[in-house]
Amino acid sequence: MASSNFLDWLLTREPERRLRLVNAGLALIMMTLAVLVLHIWCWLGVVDGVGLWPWTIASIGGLAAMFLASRSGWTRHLADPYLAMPQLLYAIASGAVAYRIAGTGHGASLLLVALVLMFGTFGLPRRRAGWVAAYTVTVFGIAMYSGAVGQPSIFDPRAQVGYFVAFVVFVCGFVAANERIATIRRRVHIQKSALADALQRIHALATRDELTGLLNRRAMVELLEAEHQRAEEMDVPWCIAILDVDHFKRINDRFGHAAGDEALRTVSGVCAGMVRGCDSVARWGGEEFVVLLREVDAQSAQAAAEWMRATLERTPVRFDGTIVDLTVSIGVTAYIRDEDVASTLARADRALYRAKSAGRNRVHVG
Ligand SMILES: Nc1nc2c(ncn2[C@@H]2O[C@H](COP(=O)(O)OP(=O)(O)OP(=O)(O)O)[C@@H](O)[C@H]2O)c(=O)[nH]1
Repeated sequence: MASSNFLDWLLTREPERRLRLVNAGLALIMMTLAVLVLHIWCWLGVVDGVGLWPWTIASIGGLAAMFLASRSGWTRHLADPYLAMPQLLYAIASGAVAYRIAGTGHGASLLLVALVLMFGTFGLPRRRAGWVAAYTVTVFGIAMYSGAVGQPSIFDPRAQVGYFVAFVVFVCGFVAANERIATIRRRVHIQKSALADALQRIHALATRDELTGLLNRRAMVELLEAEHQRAEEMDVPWCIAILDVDHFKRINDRFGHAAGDEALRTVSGVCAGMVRGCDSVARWGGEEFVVLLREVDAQSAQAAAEWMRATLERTPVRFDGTIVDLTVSIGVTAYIRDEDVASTLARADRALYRAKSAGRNRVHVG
């Protein structure tokens, strides 16, 4: 428990920040282990120990300072606030120095730098990975050259040439592998967003009416069921208004089916524009629409329906240079506790039927 509190404090609880700080922490741990190996070698007599302590302090101290700088937030205004690139370059340089001071064990430093490259360049863009590779080859080339010139008995010059060539081949292969991984990641990313788009389209197809863009009947039934559930649990009122275009068949017959479609789009646009953000409008089928009015009583729902009816009466449908007038009849009902959605809908439907029978272009409450 105490250790998890300490880790939360050290690495924070913000997921993105924590991930970056964990990476920086791992780099520091790896460096500490490499330092430990060199000290054991020194103890075993493989390494003569010259420069070992300054290198130890510089290597661990440098990475620790960078960890603290990014953890404290000092670097948050930088383009690379977690100092990933400076840490990588620093660890590689430190590896090159280790190569030079590791005596007869210097070959192991190449393995350690392979580890650093593997972790540090994962996901780097192609150009940057190329620069890191060139930098790595350069600093290790300098270390090999300086070893061959300064201590030829330990750094056999011919072996250093062999090491250098093998190292260049390794780094080139590494960059190529990194590029392969980057390509696969890009492909996965593209497939992931294509899948998300497809899911969004499928969702729209399943819940939207194609002609008007309103919710379809299935989506409205789900909303009504959810509202019913909420009302049962929290005792909040809600109402349904069923709206039907009067003599719609005549509009189709007189002006054509396309004009009828335009009329349906106009009605849906007006209704959707008039309801509150918390209400929902759906095309129920044909020339019928259902409005779910949340948290209102029958009186307020009737007033809203009357306002809609009057607005639609005043709104002409423009189609192909002609103006089509239309009216609507609306049946309104308030949900009664303990009844099911089908019963509420049936009462609204009966109110609509009465509005039609009474001469159309009116609102009835049932
Ligand atoms: N243009 C068009 N017409 C549709 C669509 N869906 C249904 N209709 C037509 O809507 C008409 C509905 O007619 P009816 O049910 O007789 O009702 P009405 O003519 O509106 O008469 P009342 O409802 O009694 O006022 C039919 O002619 C259907 O073909 C559609 O998507 N586009």
